[in-house]
Amino acid sequence: MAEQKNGVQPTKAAEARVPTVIADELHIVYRVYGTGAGKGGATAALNRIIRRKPSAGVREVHAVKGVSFTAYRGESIGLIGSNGSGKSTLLKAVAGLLPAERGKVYTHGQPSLLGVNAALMNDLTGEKNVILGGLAMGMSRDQVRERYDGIVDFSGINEKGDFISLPMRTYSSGMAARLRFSIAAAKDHDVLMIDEALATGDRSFQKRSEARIRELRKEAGTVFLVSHNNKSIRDTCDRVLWLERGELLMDGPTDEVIKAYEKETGK
Ligand SMILES: Nc1ncnc2c1ncn2[C@@H]1O[C@H](COP(=O)(O)OP(=O)(O)OP(=O)(O)O)[C@@H](O)[C@H]1O
Repeated sequence: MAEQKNGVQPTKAAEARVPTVIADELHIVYRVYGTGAGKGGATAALNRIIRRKPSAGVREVHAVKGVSFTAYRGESIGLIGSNGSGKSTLLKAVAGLLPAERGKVYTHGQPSLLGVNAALMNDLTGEKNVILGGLAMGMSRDQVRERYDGIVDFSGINEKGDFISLPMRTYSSGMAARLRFSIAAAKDHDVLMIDEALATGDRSFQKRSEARIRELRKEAGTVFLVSHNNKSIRDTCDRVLWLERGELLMDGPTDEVIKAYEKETGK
């Protein structure tokens, strides 16, 4: 990998490392249907199809615009930017959950996206969700059994009583986010993407999560972390991508990028 776009040249050490995610001029466009009555009859519709124009009732949101970067094994990369700048969209695209309008994403291994909305079953108990979540990530039954106590302890769900045997819908949003993170963090991931998971936990949980992220990096994975908390990013990431209006404004060492971001936003 000789050159990286956006003016960032990889160091010699980076060149020797294994690339895990490559985004090449990636564009992601959402299409929102039903934003106004589509006009005209069949002929008008046929004309739109022939001219490849979206129908009048469809709005397009160009959420990621020509983003390019290469992530390497062992890196922990923070994604920052204002609300709606495209951070979650970029992660979803890397996870293969959104199609690219233009450009490409290449990944080495299976990326796992851990979002605040990660699908756990609200009507099932925490206990059943740990088992199902573990199996869904590809662990064997024995591995899930082996790691079960560790996952529950890490989550801290049972610190104030036997909550793990209650349905997830009885959990606070922070408790649910902690359980999701704990399940995902129990496995070694090739590429683990975490969307704001740390923001919801309390301070002691955040500390545990940060330590686990450091371990995951050592275990040869790549970690992406979306956060509005610059301290979390500083504590866990060595590199930061700064997105604004879907464009990659800066890609570099954490200190440099956060400093520029704070200067720009006054935060
Ligand atoms: N499902 C969707 N359909 C249409 N537009 C969407 C959808 N999801 C996000 N968008 C739009 O895409 C753009 C980027 O959103 P995204 O959620 O990626 O931003 P973000 O940087 O993660 O924001 P935040 O910091 O608020 O979480 C925004 O303009 C948003 O309105």
